[in-house]
Amino acid sequence: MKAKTHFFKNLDLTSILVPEDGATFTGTKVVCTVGPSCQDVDIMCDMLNAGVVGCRVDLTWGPLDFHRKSLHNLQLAMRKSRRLCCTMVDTLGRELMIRRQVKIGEDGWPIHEESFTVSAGQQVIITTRTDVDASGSVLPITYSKFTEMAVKGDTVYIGRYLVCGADSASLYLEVVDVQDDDVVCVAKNDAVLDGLLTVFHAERSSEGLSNVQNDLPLLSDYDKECLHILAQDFEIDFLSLSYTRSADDVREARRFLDSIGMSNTKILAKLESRQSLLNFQGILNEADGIIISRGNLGLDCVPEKMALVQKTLVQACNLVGKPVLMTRVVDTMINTPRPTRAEATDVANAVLDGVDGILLGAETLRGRYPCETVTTICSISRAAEKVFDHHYHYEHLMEVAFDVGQIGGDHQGVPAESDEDGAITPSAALAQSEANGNGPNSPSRGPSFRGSGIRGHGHGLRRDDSWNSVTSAGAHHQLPSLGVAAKAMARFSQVASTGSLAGLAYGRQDMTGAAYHRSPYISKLESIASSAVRAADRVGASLIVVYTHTGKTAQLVAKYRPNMPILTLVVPHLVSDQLKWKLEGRSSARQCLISRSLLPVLAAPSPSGDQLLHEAVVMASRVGLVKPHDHVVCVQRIHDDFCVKIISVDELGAGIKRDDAVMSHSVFGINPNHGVTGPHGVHGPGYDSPRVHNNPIGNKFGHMPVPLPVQPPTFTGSMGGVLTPTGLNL
Ligand SMILES: Nc1ncnc2c1ncn2[C@@H]1O[C@H](COP(=O)(O)OP(=O)(O)O)[C@@H](O)[C@H]1O
Ligand SMILES: C=C(OP(=O)(O)O)C(=O)O
Repeated sequence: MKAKTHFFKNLDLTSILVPEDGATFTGTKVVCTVGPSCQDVDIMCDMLNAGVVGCRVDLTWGPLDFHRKSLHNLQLAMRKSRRLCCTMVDTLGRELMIRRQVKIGEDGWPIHEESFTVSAGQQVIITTRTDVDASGSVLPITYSKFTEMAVKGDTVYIGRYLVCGADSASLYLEVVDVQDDDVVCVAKNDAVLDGLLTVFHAERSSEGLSNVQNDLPLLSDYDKECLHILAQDFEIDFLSLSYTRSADDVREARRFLDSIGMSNTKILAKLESRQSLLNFQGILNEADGIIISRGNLGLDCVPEKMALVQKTLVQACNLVGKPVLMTRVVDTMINTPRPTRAEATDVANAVLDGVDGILLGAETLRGRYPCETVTTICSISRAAEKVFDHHYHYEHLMEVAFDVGQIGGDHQGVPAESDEDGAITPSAALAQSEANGNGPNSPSRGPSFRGSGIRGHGHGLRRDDSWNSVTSAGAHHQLPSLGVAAKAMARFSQVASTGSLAGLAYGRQDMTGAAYHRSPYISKLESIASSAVRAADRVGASLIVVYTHTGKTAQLVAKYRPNMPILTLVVPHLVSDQLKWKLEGRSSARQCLISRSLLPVLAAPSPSGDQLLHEAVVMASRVGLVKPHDHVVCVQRIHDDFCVKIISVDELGAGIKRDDAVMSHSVFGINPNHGVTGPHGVHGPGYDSPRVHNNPIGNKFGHMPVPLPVQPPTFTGSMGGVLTPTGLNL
């Protein structure tokens, strides 16, 4: 298979040395974690303007009142900045922590006054006793069964932000003995332990999963209580599900959210341990998106395979069109205004790998440069997006064409095996091919892969077999994305052709098996989505406009990673939360924000598609996404028919070119205070001129169009407001 090349066409060293001009849209999304560094409304506004599209509150890291204030401030900041932002709550879950004295500071954030200095070679005891205070030599742990988990030779990490390299505050410990309530360790490095301390118990086996896992619940009582309380006052768009181990975990979280009226909240499964990799396919099938929690994952995997783990996970998410976020990109920006070269390269590589977005943690939570961090990520991402190999990405997806609709969103677990036309779907084909022991695909057409290849060595093996059962005949029935991921791994030649995610985690390859069957079919929707991207590419369009209720169509378009922004018009629709019916659109719009290149705007339902489209073009022109004569590709469902159309921006950038427009309705005028205004009622972010009332008789063609005021030549992040057939209401 052809490798992704990321063509560096027309890039010479002179242009490479020039800083990124910021004159284009940033497709890669930035989600930040809110803490004392950025809770202030004005700082939040700056961050939204810099490109943040999502704010996460982390139940592990702060008290409920602080998070309530953060979410409240975010609402104020959204109103003030006129930017849309999604909300995310991160669970405490199965986190192990050190018990310490804590006070709550004036800003509502916990303060740990003491820090502990530990020297390499010294003894450190992790104890389950509850009657001791923490010190540099004795660290009481919150989990009462820790002594049952640890054995001599194990590695344990303790720190505030584990192994980030910026704090020198992570302690590496080797277990030398377990006595009653104490796990006796020896320190492997010097460290100063400060702040809230988490504990990570690394997998001891280099061949399989042999650690006993802690038996803490997926959602602690604290998580449940906080979610319940927060959901009463705030709309929570995403749950960031810590320590997801299996598809069952995702189902359990789904059931809980549904039970407290949070059916609209999507679940992003956090992969932070080797176990989550072993069960990745099931998790991917069940979750709405993935967070690659590289800090913890990096401690549980061999370093030499981390890059492959990252690339494989990203590729698998891309292939099924589910958003994937990545943590830990610019740790040093906690303390410095500039990333290291390695970090800058890391961000660019993540973008080239195909991530949807970056999830910032300590950088924005307690870092000194939260806004600079966001700006830096956006500039690096923009530069990388320019050389992203869109064509290769598209062709690769077409090769493994796959209907995301069959696996996403319905929380049923097992997708349909055939579609409405009765065509064979990948899952059916795969099962059949495997039942036959081979298939028309044959190893020469695709990689070898057997998902069930993990052999359970030792005790404590936790393996989610829900996605992959071995029948008595020995055939492996796999969900489609397993096959897709197998295909994805073909990218990594040696490892991938004989390995699996498990192989990557172990650092050895012990997999052989059935070959992936090339899909003979994609759904109508996916076909339309991919055609729109191809058309946009072929005509050199500067924008794709997608109408969507749920975000599904837009996500499918985003999956094909077009080279231009996707203005996503979210048309509200009726939903029931089992208690009442309501018009829903806002959360779908916010949830679109984390998918690469989606620029969602809430749209008012309108009887005529072209009025709204016209206003979409006007708005895009105002914020600098299109210019006169540019082409725009539009994807729309009209009743049961899907359509892709290509329109052009008029010569003034003030709407759809008349020849193309089925109807052009805008009313233009001159505002005496502010000079020229655009079509009445059209306001983009930062556009403060007073509103002019619409012409009551709907003057369609009677006024001379005038150019729109020129906007700053950059557009990063999101837009607020509701797009109506007469403009954007902020
Ligand atoms: N101009 C328009 N104004 C309002 N609604 C529109 C317009 N054009 C299309 N729509 C509607 O938008 C909706 C998009 O939803 P749908 O196709 O179900 O997307 P998804 O599956 O992504 O949620 C369709 O019902 C379509 O009829
Ligand atoms: C746990 C997280 O990330 P990491 O493992 O990368 O520190 C997080 O950001 O929630």
